[in-house]
Amino acid sequence: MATYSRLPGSVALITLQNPPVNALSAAVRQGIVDTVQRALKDPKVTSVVICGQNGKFCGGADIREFAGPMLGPPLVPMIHAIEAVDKPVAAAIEGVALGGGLELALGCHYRIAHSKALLGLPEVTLGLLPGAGGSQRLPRLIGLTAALDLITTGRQHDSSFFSSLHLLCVCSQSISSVCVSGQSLDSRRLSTLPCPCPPDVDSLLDKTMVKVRQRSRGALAPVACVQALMAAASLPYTQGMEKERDLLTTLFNSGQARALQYAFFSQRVVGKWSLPSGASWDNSAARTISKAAVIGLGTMGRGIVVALALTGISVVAVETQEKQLAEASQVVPAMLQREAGRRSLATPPGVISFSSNLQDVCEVELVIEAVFEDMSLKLQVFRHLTSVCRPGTLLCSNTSGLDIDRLAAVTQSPGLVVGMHFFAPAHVMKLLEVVYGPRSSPEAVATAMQLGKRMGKVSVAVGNCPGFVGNRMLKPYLEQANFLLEEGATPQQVDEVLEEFGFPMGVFRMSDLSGLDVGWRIRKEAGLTGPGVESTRTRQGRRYSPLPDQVCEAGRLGQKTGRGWYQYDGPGGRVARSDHWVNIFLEAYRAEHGLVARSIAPEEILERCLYALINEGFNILQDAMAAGPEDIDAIYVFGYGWPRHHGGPMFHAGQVGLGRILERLQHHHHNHPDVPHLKPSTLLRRLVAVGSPPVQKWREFINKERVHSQL
Ligand SMILES: CCCCCCCCCCCCC/C=C/C(=O)SCCNC(=O)CCNC(=O)[C@H](O)C(C)(C)COP(=O)(O)OP(=O)(O)OC[C@H]1O[C@@H](n2cnc3c(N)ncnc32)[C@H](O)[C@@H]1OP(=O)(O)O
Repeated sequence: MATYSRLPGSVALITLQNPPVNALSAAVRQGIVDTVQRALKDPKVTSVVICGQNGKFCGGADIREFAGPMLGPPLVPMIHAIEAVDKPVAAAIEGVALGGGLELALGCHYRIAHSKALLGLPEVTLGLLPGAGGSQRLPRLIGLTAALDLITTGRQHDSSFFSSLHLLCVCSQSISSVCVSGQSLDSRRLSTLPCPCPPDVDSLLDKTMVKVRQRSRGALAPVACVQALMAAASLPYTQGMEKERDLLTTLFNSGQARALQYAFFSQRVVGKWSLPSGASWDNSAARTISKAAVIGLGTMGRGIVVALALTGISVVAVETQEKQLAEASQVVPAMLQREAGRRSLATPPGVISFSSNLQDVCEVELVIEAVFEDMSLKLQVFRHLTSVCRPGTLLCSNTSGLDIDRLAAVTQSPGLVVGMHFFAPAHVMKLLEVVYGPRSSPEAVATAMQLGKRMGKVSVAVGNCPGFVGNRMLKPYLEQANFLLEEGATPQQVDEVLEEFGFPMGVFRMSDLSGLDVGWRIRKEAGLTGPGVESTRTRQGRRYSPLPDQVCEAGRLGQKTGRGWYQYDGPGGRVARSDHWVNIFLEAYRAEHGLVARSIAPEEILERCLYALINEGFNILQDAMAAGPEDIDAIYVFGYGWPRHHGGPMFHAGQVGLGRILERLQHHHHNHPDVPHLKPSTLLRRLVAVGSPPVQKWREFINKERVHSQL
């Protein structure tokens, strides 16, 4: 709703009230319409100020309403009516003015803002465009070039940025002086102004369109934003508004907008974590950490040190190998400086001390172990930590898939052990899997989750199983990719299909980047390859592809060696080029195993890779290793490059149709009965049996099924 009050004198104050961000719900829009009318009718009122309750102007249209029928006064005519009134209206912006909130402010005649307020048009991130006149008014105010950047990226900036673009009134022009000035409002109605364009406007628009298409990897909204701005640059306002409405309608009805809005909410749902034990975000107290230690200063450890230091935590960075320590103590401060600069932090607030002695962690409140991914080494470190740390210190492991409970078992306080699985580079990547073992205490989980939040991560609580959630699902995906090579595909074909779907990198380019030896080592530890293991295509009772092992045995470990599934300019090279060696190698391999290459359609490549991964997602939900589909989807969007406009693997399954996923998995499993990952999960079958409920209902369904022991 919106409240109305008369300030002493002649100013009417309208306050938007819809906690927590004063989103423009139907009730708020109705409130604005009513209170503006009231101000117009009151002869004593000569000017109007619109503000938001609790120091927040407005977070935009109410995204929750997008899922249902639109009720209440529509936004576009409401804003237009405000612009048309003959008493000056000012938007007084505190906190945020985002999306429809900023569009409302653009319909006002004046805008003033608190220096710390954040403004922007993030609609593109929700699969939409600023469809309440923003795509037409903003360029008329700040010029086409600046508007293109803001609207196609959805970037948010503070008031000083927007002051420099003349979006905000100069601060000295206080609202009361505006109101009594008696200035004509004609020049303040943005819809009546021409759109300032650079002389080479066509070339600017063409170049922007090319750049946006490249960057958006199949997302529709950024392209529609450019189209709307083309209209602003070339058409009168009313025709521009028609174009804006048409584009918005197309986007609104697209699956992408639904996916992106779902992704917005899943990011928030995962913060409200709960464990099977009943512990949850609202009943578990977190400790505030001010001193931490990181053990092991390889790539991961270095990134973790920087991530911690950036939050102002003092860090003891420990590395027992002298050479590695010397290198890290040079590299880490430079990384910190760079990252602080990128985030516009004046000086890095954290304090880092380097040490080669594990004893030096004795005063810290939390330790993150980031040594080599080797269970015996990690056990040794945990035994040592539990003897040197103060009682009550939280001990965390950055393992990417090893058993947290085994680590906990060698400590004096197993309840204080959790996994904190970062993604490389750890100071940049947004995802953190917080892994709870059967003995992890709610306090330990809450502390790790809160620490992740402080580091700006999307933290997701996951159960303790091999590979946790992300890597557990990656396994069947990688496996299918290898099988497809055996059957006739090339790495480029597989990668092209996945990149066309929207992944920034196909599976083979990604493996080359991460290093092929990572998986090789894991397979050796699992007894799947290595000396003494017979070189067959069936291992441990299931189909196995020795292809990636053989590529490693040839010394091709990916980008770092300049050769992997592709060739690069040299060790550390980034540009992947197809390699004749790989084609010859694949042919020889197929000949050796009596395999006849067949032509494989892109649909089969996509189905087998994605549906195997999705199927494992259902198994994970069934095993209660993730609390809901949103957790899995957030993990894949923030940690594995899953295209956000497809929502996440579980959301995508719902969009494709659960019945269809089940039918295709059955088909592929029938053709490959020796691949257990293709066998449809019980949960998927159960969901289809009850009519394929929408993804938002799965959590409730799973909990009910679990109570009735159907899963
Ligand atoms: C069929 C054809 C029809 C065509 C025509 C239809 C016309 C329909 C009108 C269309 C109008 C289009 C033009 C306008 C579009 C928009 O405005 S879209 C929304 C744009 N705004 C945003 O994207 C902002 C989103 N919010 C944020 O970025 C952040 O929430 C924040 C405002 C910066 C605050 O951050 P923080 O303090 O960290 O809090 P959060 O945890 O993020 O949020 C707190 C809770 O508030 C909920 N929330 C936030 N914003 C909104 C919102 N806009 N609508 C609804 N709810 C919102 C958020 O989910 C949190 O909720 P809980 O998790 O339940 O606590």
